[in-house]
Amino acid sequence: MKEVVGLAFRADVGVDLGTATTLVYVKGKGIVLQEPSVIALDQYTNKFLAVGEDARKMLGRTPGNIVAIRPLKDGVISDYNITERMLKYFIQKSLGRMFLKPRVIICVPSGVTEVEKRAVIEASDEAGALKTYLIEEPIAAAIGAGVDITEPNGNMIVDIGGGTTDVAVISLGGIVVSRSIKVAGDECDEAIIKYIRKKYNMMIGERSSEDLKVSIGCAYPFEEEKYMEIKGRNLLTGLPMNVEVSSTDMLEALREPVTEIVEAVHEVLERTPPELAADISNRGILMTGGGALLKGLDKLLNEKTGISANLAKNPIESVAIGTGKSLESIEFLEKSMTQGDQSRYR
Ligand SMILES: Nc1ncnc2c1ncn2[C@@H]1O[C@H](COP(=O)(O)OP(=O)(O)OP(=O)(O)O)[C@@H](O)[C@H]1O
Repeated sequence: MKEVVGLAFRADVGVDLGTATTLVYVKGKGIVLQEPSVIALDQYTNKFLAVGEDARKMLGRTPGNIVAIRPLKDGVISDYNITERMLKYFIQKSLGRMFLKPRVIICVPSGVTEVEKRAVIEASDEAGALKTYLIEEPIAAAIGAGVDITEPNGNMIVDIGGGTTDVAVISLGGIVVSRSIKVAGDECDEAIIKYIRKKYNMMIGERSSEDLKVSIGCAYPFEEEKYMEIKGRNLLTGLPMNVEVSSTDMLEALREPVTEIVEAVHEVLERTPPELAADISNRGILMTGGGALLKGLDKLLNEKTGISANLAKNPIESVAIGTGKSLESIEFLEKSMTQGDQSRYR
């Protein structure tokens, strides 16, 4: 519900403050912003030059005085001031000028420390929030993917973002078992850079590596080999060069990070109480997050666990949609917080 105060509006906002992408959900409107979590800054004047997509285009292409920064790493804030400024920009862009301080729900990976949680709350408060609540990413992802988390049924969510993979078993609205690892889409990009450097003596940038991953990257062999030509710098001559990379190269390159993700799923399954494990076996594993779009990951998970793995309908938006839906219960959250129930939120 939007509260009208004079000519200004009080809005409630849900933010998926991701390592790779930030999404903003405004109550009553849905997702209104989806931008890369990147800002470009003039180092001498400390002035913002670009934020979001415009700044992402500058990654790896900036002259000496300009830096393009991703202020979140591995799912948590690594540069506090920049995060605060970026968040402020995204919230203002989402709400327009005529807004009063919004109530904000932000999601965080399930394994974050109290200090990391505090940093998110402070950045959001400084960015103009009236009050900030936190929600754990797997809970938000499950709600966003349409799971009724209040049922006494076990659901397994594997949320693979840019910086973190959160594996969680949820039942009766809470997390029963979980594991958060700092291996996700970004690690896959780094693994590709390393592989291309070793095999082809060629240096490629972050963006080319992500392009390779999205286009021909796979966790399970394709029926038909795929190829992509990629440009980089020859490490021996220092000159530009082109190489044709295959999907088998990608399979090799991604073996390590993908194995770590599968092992995290295994480990959570081993710790899951038998009744809930039986539910998961019947319902399957639900995959969310952009990293879950890696081709063949569902097949691999199915092969390694014996449980079917299914991609959510909107994998990249699930967390933001879930965060947004939880805005519906913000009044309840406020009440429950004063009652001291701060285990799931904040
Ligand atoms: N089609 C695709 N195939 C493989 N990976 C993809 C695809 N589309 C996006 N990704 C990857 O998904 C990742 C970003 O996912 P997402 O937006 O869910 O993460 P995030 O919420 O920003 O990160 P985190 O939750 O770790 O903070 C990036 O590493 C991106 O390269």
